[in-house]
Amino acid sequence: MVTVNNRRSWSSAALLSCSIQLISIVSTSCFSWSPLNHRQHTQFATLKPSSLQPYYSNSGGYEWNLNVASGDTATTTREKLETLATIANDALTEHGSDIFKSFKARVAVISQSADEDTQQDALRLGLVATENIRKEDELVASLPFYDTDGSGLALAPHLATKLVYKDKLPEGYDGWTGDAGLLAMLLLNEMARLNVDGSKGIDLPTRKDGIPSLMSAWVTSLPSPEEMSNLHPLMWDEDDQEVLQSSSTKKIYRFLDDIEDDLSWLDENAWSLDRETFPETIKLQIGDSIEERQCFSTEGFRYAVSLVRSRSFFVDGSLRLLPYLDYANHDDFDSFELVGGGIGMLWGSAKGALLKSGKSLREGDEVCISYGPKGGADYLLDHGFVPPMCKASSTGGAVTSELTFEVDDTDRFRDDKLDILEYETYDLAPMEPSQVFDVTGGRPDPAMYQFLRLAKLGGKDAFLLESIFRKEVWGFMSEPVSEDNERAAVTAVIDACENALKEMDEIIDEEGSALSPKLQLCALVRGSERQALERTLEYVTQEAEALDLKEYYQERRLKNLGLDSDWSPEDDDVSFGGTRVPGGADYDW
Ligand SMILES: C[S@@+](CC[C@H](N)C(=O)[O-])C[C@H]1O[C@@H](n2cnc3c(N)ncnc32)[C@H](O)[C@@H]1O
Repeated sequence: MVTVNNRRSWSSAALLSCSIQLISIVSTSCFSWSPLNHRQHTQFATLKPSSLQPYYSNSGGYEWNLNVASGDTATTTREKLETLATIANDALTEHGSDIFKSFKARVAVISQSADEDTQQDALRLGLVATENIRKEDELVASLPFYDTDGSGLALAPHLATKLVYKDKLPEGYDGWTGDAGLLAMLLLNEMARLNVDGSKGIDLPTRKDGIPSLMSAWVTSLPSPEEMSNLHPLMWDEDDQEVLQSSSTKKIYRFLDDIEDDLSWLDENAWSLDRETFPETIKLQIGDSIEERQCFSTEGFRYAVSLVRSRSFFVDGSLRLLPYLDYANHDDFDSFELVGGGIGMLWGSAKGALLKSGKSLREGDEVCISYGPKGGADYLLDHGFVPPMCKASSTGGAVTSELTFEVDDTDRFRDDKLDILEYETYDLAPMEPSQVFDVTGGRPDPAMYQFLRLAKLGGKDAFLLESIFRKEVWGFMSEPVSEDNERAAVTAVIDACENALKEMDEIIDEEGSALSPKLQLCALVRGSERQALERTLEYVTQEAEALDLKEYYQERRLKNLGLDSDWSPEDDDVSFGGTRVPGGADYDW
């Protein structure tokens, strides 16, 4: 059991050592372009997901018990996943050559033995090689984007605003959930297009033969809302989300608020006005059963955003859903991120996403990718798990925590400071008055101090805010300004670390009780962030004790002007027009 003492007390401002073990490959079908291999697995179970319940397996691990009615036979998660893998592989075998230039893998059920921290046995879909991959960096699969008309499988946000919802959303629509929200809308439309009973959403993008079948199999194979309620924090119940809220400086409530704000706007201004385009619920055929799902509704949107966060990738300058490549699971070691590149097609070359192996593989080995270098909270909030590399360890894992600082609302120089921030970044994204920085336990990010020195500038240093310095002041902030200002900046970091640690300390893990897998994930994030915060605190506290050793603005300026040494009459030969002529110094400060 876990107790949280502070209910929703967050403010809007607060915002590699072991490997994945014993992956055993369980699934079956072998994908190749040869029609001889087509449809080896057509035994579909009848699924009744409402009976999905978590249970602790005999091995002490945690599995999802999906009671599936196939006749009277109860089947398990494994059987359901095998059915879904079959649906995906059948579509790949039949239509894969219509879209993929190469796909040396098939979808399979991957079994990961109990994780040492979460004690979680896991079964999930993944990719396995269908041939030997001989060298690191070899291309395993590629998917063209077809960005202009969206006629391929890949989904990108611009297809929502410029094509599918061009006449349904106002020009320049810019939701709080950003690109993830737009991809979620596209995903819901793909689900609606498969509705077997009622409105089918918008019949766009138009796709070539074969591709709709691939899309349909992929959508069908996605984890159901019930499964996502265990796989993704945005779908967890409120009590677990509250623990996560206090376990990280990255605030899950901010994401939930963004979703809430977007969906209430979308509901009021689009969905509820046009249910023909935006069906509230749909019926999906999965195997030989029909499942009713929420679609353009509160639950439907949250589900779609969680799927997008869990399986979208930033490739070639855009967040994208990349069906089939996205079956690849994450591995910390010997794996590459998906990248953009040219794909040789019959008529020339197309832009697309490339999945390359990070090591040589034998046929049947799992093909993993890297989901990128990010902290534990990011992994959990994006993908619903915390990889080994993000766990706290005595040897120092890749621990990260976030600290947020802002230019105070009551600061009498606030307008000048915002003007400086805007001036400095006018050709980039506007620099906000509130800024978030990662701390990893070592020397803090110089950009954090630069921002804090400006945010804390005041008193006798306020002359630097005069308009004469406007072009230079941001550069001045990259180095210590004055001892007072530096103390204010360092104290802000100390306070932020102490407050974040205090909030985490309010979570009491009752001794001796086994934590549920979700709470264990929260504890992992807490452990890793604590380590990053404690190490940062230690570093910055030492820094605070040695502020007198730093060189400050006035001193640097005098040095630049050659006025830093004690003056003596011998230094200046005034009789021969020496250097110290009254009024001759370049006093531009
Ligand atoms: C891009 S999808 C990969 C395909 C997915 N396993 C499926 O069943 O469709 C990402 C999701 O797979 C799971 N996943 C991938 N790699 C994992 C890992 N190393 N440990 C735990 N879960 C992982 C997480 O649920 C994650 O959100």
